[in-house]
Amino acid sequence: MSKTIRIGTRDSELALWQAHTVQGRLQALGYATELMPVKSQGDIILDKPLYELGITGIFTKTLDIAMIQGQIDIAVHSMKDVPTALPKGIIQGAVLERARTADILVHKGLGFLNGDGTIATGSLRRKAQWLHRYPGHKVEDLRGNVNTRMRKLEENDWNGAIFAAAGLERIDLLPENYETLDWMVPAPAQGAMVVAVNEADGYARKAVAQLNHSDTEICTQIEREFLRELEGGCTAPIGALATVNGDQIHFTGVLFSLDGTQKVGIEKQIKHHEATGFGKACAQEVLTQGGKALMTEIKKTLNT
Ligand SMILES: NCc1[nH]cc(CCC(=O)O)c1CC(=O)O
Repeated sequence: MSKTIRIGTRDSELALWQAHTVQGRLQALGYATELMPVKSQGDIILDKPLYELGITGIFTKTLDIAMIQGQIDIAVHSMKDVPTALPKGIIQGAVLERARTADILVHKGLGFLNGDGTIATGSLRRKAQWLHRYPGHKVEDLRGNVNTRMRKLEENDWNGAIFAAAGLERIDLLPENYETLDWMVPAPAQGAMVVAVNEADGYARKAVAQLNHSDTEICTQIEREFLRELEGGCTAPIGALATVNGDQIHFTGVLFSLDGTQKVGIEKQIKHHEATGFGKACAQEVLTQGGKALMTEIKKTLNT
């Protein structure tokens, strides 16, 4: 059987770039495809911080529903926006080879780093890590897709704003005035794209499986396992990064208090073939080393 694979995507410039990339890869393999852009709630509601909306998977939900209703066959997501538990009937069909994982600061001069300053980000993870390093600074909320956030940075008197390097690079929006934040631990799966597939669709599953990049799959699996084990359904300042180095995998995981004053971190190296369950074990170690109390405090604050 052959058919046209319908690719669901959000309609932001970054999402469309990512969907086009998957479309190109499938077409190169000989598959017929069609793009179906959909607006997600995460893109429509811009006046509230994400964590206040109280919905997990706000960027992916609309596409999940479209897939379950049979309007699309596959969906392309930034993997870090995808909840760690996928909806029933939807599976992870492929993880594409990862781009840069780093967070970057787009700035208007770096003099403020040694004094007072204000930066903008909508991410609890970025905010906590920034305040941990620069306790005297202010952090303003910043929402919207990367194009909107870049425009807001220009319109406001903030000293800078934090972005994922991968997002800006993909749509050619990376300016000259940026600094790589190599000390900041990225979001689990940052820089990776995932293709979600209807579990019942054998044709699409087989097509998409050919796009999978094994090392990226393993690393993002570890990072997301770490996240899943720590957070239990709430949004917390959690960073995780696994990298392959020969036959070894290096892992860094962190959990911060919302104000950045407290941190529990872990750094470990294992053999490539020991990756199963590793993310979970790292999370359990963080939980016993003070992470449990931190998570309780975070949940209490975010639910009020
Ligand atoms: N939450 C928004 C989002 N989701 C994925 C990316 C960038 C691409 C990626 O990390 O894969 C971004 C923008 C950003 O964090 O600056």
